[in-house]
Amino acid sequence: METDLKLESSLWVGNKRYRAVLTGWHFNWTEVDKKNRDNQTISVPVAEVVGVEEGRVEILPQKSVEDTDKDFTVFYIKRSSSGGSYGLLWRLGRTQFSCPSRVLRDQWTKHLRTALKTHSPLRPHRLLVFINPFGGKKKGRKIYHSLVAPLFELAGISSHVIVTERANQARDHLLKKDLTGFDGVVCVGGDGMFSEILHGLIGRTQQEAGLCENDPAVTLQPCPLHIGIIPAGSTDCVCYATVGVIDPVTSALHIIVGDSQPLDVGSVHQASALVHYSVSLLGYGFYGDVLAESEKHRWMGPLRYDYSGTMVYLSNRSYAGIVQYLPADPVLSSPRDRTRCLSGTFLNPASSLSLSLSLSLSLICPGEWVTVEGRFRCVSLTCMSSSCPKSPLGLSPSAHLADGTGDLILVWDTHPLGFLKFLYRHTSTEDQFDLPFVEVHRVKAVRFSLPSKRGTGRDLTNEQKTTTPFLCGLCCSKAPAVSVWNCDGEILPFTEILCRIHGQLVRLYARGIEDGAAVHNCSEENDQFERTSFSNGLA
Ligand SMILES: Nc1ncnc2c1ncn2[C@@H]1O[C@H](COP(=O)(O)OP(=O)(O)OP(=O)(O)O)[C@@H](O)[C@H]1O
Ligand SMILES: CCCCCCCCCCCCC/C=C/[C@@H](O)[C@H](CO)NC(C)=O
Ligand SMILES: [Ca+2]
Repeated sequence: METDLKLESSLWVGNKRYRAVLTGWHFNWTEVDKKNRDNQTISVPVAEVVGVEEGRVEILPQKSVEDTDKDFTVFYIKRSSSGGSYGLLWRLGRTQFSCPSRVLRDQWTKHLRTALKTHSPLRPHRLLVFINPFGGKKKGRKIYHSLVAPLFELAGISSHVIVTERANQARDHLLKKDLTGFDGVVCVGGDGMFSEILHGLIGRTQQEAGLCENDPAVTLQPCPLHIGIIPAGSTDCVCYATVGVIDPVTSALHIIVGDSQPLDVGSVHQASALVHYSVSLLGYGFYGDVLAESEKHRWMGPLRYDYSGTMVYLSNRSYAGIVQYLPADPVLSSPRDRTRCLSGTFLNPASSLSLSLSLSLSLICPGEWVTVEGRFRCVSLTCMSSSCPKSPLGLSPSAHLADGTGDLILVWDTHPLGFLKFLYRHTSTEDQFDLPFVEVHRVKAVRFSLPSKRGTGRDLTNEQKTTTPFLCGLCCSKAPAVSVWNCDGEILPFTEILCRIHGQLVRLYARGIEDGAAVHNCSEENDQFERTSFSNGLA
């Protein structure tokens, strides 16, 4: 029986008979068996079907095809909990169906493929892939070719793959080369590689729109191409904060189904020039020092961040500075409202028009900006939560990926143990902002400058104002007067900067962190089906 995209018939999985129904949005199959009194149905949203193949097909670990003319195989997304992480792991589910006739088999494959096209319009057909062969544990090529490429092939995605030979090759390619025909750009690497893609795509889009990136008051054009991240770096913070797990297969599947997650981006300026874009961390003081220190110990690999974090903590530094910020509308949201930016929860981005206006107005009427001055352990700005395995809730747990604002975290100078408490709270669910020396503000723009004379402090004694190391012998060199800015893992060559947040400037192939509880049933159904399949020796 068949109407439009609807199709219904009996199908066999092994020696069990199922009633299968394609309704357009869902593909369901229910065992026709007296024992299945609860009528348990396996339901796969059409949008989560990865591919449909004739015959009895297997993809992983190797492709094998048994070309029988009454069978077809459906590949789809299966969720499982990820253990330590907040998000869910996605895996490739597979079911091999048998039909009573070849005609019916062809009807099923045709209908399923048509439903896929109709209900997943954002699926990419052609991707430009950049692999950094030196990122992280240097496994980028292997990760792509063994785990990702077979999935892209199954989903009918053609990819043009470039293994980079130098830093900034991907950025330069995106700025200059022909990108016609590509739906998206995928980077296989870490946050540094993502940043290259970000700069290339934003720059290219503004060039083509005739917009000047240097002017912080200009409303930038959102990028038309999506970005996919296959995590293969030492730090994969952007992937973690937008997908919820660091897992190449999960990320590849998000790309295949054409997920679309807008992302806020900060543009960092010095005088009248663009210096860098930032999504995860623009940090002065502690995070800048950790990055600068870690660069000296690259040979340690990812461990260099732990080592440098300890050394910088022990050096007990704070820095004088003037921070000015343009607050976001407090009625819309607050960084302490204890909400979490989960998949499917959208906040409207702050209006770009009103932001441009306030930036321009601020030149003549600086009243809207709030100014604070003193000594800081760190000044951090993040456009999103910046959750990562070390800090599963992130630098700012209630920050939103695409609301057009950033969270400014000011940690005033304090005792070493107080600062340790602040750092430690990043690793737990305890509120890191509930400390007397910490402030957090939801903002649209931030300015940082150095005070004309050093030594300003806020409620600190003269003794506290000194920045000598509290553990002698480890780090007794004289503390520097200024720190550096860590901008998404790059050291900026300027201290006095302005950062403006641009709402939803780029889109990732991601959907934000899925609420495990909300999709639990689907997972259970799949598990139940897996058990059925195993008992038939099929899976
Ligand atoms: N072929 C290459 N040779 C050297 N550097 C490269 C190459 N391709 C990309 N890069 C640069 O390597 C830097 C780090 O890459 P990536 O983020 O993938 O790995 P990572 O190990 O997480 O990095 P990090 O060392 O910053 O933690 C990026 O900034 C990128 O510009
Ligand atoms: C006593 C325990 C201390 C633990 C402190 C944990 C704090 C973790 C906070 C991590 C925030 C990460 C923000 C993201 C930064 C990235 O942009 C950047 C580039 O990858 N990474 C780094 C390390 O600079
Ligand atoms: Ca944001």
